[in-house]
Amino acid sequence: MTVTNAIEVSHLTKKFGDKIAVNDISFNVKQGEVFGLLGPNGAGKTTALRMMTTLLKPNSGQVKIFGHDTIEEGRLARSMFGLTGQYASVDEDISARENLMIFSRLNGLSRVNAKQRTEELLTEFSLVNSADKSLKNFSGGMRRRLDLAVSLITRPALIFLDEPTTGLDPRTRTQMWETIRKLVSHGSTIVLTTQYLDEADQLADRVAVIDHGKLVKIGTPLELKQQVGGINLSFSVTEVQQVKAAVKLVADQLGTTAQILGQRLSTNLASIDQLTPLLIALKQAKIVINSLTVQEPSLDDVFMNLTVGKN
Ligand SMILES: Nc1ncnc2c1ncn2[C@@H]1O[C@H](COP(=O)(O)OP(=O)(O)OP(=O)(O)O)[C@@H](O)[C@H]1O
Repeated sequence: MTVTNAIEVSHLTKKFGDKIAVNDISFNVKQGEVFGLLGPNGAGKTTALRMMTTLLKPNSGQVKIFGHDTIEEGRLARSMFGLTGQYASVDEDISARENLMIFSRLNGLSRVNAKQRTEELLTEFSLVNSADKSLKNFSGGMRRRLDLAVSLITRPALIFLDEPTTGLDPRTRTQMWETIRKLVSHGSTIVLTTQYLDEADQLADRVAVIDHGKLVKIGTPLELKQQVGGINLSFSVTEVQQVKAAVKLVADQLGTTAQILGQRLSTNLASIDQLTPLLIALKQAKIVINSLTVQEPSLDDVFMNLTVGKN
């Protein structure tokens, strides 16, 4: 049987005392996809990730990694993924090269292989020039790159990234995104938690929105955005006496009621394909418009829509 799911999570639940941190969540992660876990602070993302990576035992439910149960076959399941947290695995007092050597040896590589893998990873993550500096002198971006490099020593097919760019400046974030994209292009499956909606939008093929321990929505960023509503179209009518005619034309063309603010009309498009016929119709009716904007909903809108008022 071919396993097409890298991860299968079913009815996963974790309680801390009376508090249900993760409440009966189920989803699958396909091989080769980037899967984002998104949610407000305290939603349960880290708890879910810790259960998926065998660091925490669920109260009930099950996680399978490439078909292997994380409880019954914990060792085997663990050998199939790399985990990158907030530099938990990296020792601060020694150099990047020494860190990679130590973790390579801990992962069972021979001295020769450990040395080779260390050099490969230093090159791959642009750390060659700083390889012998102690980590105390490393920037946040360099630490993250090293942390990721450590988790890739054994070339896992599945990588968990816990908030990979939290605290990084915009330039270093963009570099980290590039690194992650490169991993994906080599066929890795990635699960990442993030507080950044634009990060999920940039990287994730599918996103699970978690709120109060529950999975509230799952889908591609585009599907989630489409749920919030269509694309917003807004434009101004140059001649005030043509506003009424423009509203009627919008209603005829799109079947929507435009909102009017002065000479500015605002409405929703079901799809971007509706734009050209509308502009042609306006031109044919000799209605002159200006300052046209078309705006797709952002994941921010999705997030607000799904979680606001519930926290
Ligand atoms: N060890 C623990 N003991 C008691 N409560 C806990 C423990 N770990 C987490 N919680 C609680 O469970 C809930 C979910 O926490 P979790 O850390 O999974 O959220 P999160 O979505 O990762 O949040 P953040 O984005 O802030 O990291 C929170 O209310 C948290 O206080």
